[in-house]
Amino acid sequence: MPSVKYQKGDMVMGRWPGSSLYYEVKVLSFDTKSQLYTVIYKDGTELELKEQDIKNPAGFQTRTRSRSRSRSPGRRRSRSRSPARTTRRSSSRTAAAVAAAAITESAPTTRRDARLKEAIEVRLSSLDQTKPAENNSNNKHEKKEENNTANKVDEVEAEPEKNQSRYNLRRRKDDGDAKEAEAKPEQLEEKEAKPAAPPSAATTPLDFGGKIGAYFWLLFLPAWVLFVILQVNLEDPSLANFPPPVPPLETFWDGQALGFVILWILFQALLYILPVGKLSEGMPLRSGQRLKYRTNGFFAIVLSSVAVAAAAYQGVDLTYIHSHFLQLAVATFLISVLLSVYLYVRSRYAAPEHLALGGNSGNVVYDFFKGHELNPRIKNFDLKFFCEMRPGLIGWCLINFAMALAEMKQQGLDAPSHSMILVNIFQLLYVVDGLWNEEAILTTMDLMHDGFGFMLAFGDLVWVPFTYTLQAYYLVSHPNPLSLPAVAAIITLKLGGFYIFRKSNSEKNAFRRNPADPKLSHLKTIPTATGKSLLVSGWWGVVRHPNYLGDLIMALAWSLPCGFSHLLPWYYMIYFIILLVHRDSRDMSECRRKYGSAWDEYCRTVRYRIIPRVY
Ligand SMILES: NC(=O)c1ccc[n+]([C@@H]2O[C@H](COP(=O)([O-])OP(=O)(O)OC[C@H]3O[C@@H](n4cnc5c(N)ncnc54)[C@H](OP(=O)(O)O)[C@@H]3O)[C@@H](O)[C@H]2O)c1
Ligand SMILES: CC(C)CCC[C@@H](C)[C@H]1CC[C@H]2C3=C(CC[C@]12C)[C@@]1(C)CC[C@H](O)C(C)(C)[C@@H]1CC3
Repeated sequence: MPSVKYQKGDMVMGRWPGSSLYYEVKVLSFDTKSQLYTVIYKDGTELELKEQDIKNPAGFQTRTRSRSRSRSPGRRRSRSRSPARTTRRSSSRTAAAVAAAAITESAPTTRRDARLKEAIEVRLSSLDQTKPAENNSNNKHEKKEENNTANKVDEVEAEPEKNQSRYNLRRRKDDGDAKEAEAKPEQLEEKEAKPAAPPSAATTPLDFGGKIGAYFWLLFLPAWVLFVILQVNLEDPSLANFPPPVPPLETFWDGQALGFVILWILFQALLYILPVGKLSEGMPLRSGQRLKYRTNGFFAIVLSSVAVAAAAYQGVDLTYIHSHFLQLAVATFLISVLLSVYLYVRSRYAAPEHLALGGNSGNVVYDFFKGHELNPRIKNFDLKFFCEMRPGLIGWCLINFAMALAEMKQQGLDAPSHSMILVNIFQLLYVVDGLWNEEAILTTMDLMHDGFGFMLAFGDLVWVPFTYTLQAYYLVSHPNPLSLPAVAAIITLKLGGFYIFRKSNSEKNAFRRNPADPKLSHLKTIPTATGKSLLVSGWWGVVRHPNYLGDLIMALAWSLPCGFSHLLPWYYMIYFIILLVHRDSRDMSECRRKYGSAWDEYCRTVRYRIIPRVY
């Protein structure tokens, strides 16, 4: 490895992923393509680290001052567990377990600390990943009872990180322009101030085609929405009509449409802040904090339906939504851009513990697109959660309903067509289910890992309501009569997809919230070095993303009612395959980074990603 900073065999200090702790590791290799070093910890755990997570040992020192201060009896048991002082006993532990042990070395001062320590001690005896042979076959994976021990850690899972940050002398580089953490003893720490990485240094590989990709997506996504909206109105919406006839500029803008969009968002915001419904806890953040979310989405859609029905009853013509679709989309786009600018600016001033790991490339366009702040909030009002679950999602159903009315008006029908009814009911079921199980969104990638920037703001506010409604929009002027057997077959397909989608999402959500849930005790799991386990049987043992499989089957059932005359109503299906394949690969790399060899073990056991025996 001639041109790389660290050479094979070098003993260096490697940061434990997701924490501020550094341990002595040996460099095994360097992959020029991924720019990652494979390192091995003293306990035998191999991980891939970025150069910025590796430091020269000369910059560290061990402080031992507080050791003598400990009064905890438990502490005496864990004294020799720091990886810096790895003993033969500890050499059979995972690095995470060792990391956890390092944390237990400081005397627990609060009840929570004591609870944490207790959990960690349990984990120390339960996790051992250095014996891969034990994990080689499915039936050798830990059964639930064993997993429960690790799971106890899950309940306080982020708390080790909270503690870690307390013991960290100097802020993490990816913590951006953070204030210095309180100096605490008992941890390896950097000796002297080193030139810190610029606050903008990227901490995760750039996604979406990197900086150039961000420019592309910023232009392409709005252009695509415009394209499909202009296409769907044509009698023959086919790619042969590219570019579609562009209407005069003034038709894009309608002040009244903007007013309606603002009213809709404010109405949804009002419903969101009403003190009705459950206050759910989000997953632990890196800081150990758990945010609270008002999960009253079902209540919001019920009240919205009542309000829409009342408006229709009062003579409000909802087909306005169909006739002003373009103007409504443009107005919403404007709002999403303004929101994204606000999000970008505030992310520059956000406290480091509030930032996502990505979205800090230093390139304004990329960071604007990707988003950097994890959970931007105005007081308790969570902007990301609100945008993802309310105006766009409920707006999607409102638009579909308006399209059904427009179809009746345009086709002179007394009732919507079968195809329109299917599309409306299927998608309503999807949204209502999402809102009913709103808490489950808190364990998804977007909420847990992604920063809130243009991609999600635009996706939630514009992309979802103005492109997910294309099937209904298409049916307004492109009727597609369905036979009863076809209706029955499509309904069966939808229910099948829905079953897989719901069961798998609920299974993972229940497991992540309470790994000791007795209802899940039959499931096999793989422990990981972070203390979290991975489900390896049940739905998550069939494929690695069973929820995507169910979602894709449902997407098929949404397009089928539109027939095969045009590609446009199949747009969602095609887009969705691309989106989910990309999300799957993003998630794979993220999980590999987090879980290391345990993730590889999971992938070896569950070989297919989304479709059994196919992909
Ligand atoms: N309609 C749409 O436009 C649309 C778009 C995207 C997604 N979706 C749907 O939204 C839902 C959420 O999707 P998502 O992309 O956020 O992904 P997800 O599958 O809900 O979440 C992935 C996370 O689950 C955890 N995980 C992975 N494998 C596991 C295992 N074996 N055991 C336990 N935990 C495991 C990992 O996080 P931790 O280990 O850190 O917990 C992983 O990062 C899905 O149903 C998807 O179909 C819909
Ligand atoms: C191309 C970009 C503009 C991509 C934008 C992606 C977003 C539109 C999606 C990312 C995660 C998605 C998601 C839902 C809607 C679409 C996204 C926000 C979701 C809220 C739909 C209802 C489901 O029941 C759900 C709650 C599981 C789901 C969560 C993820």
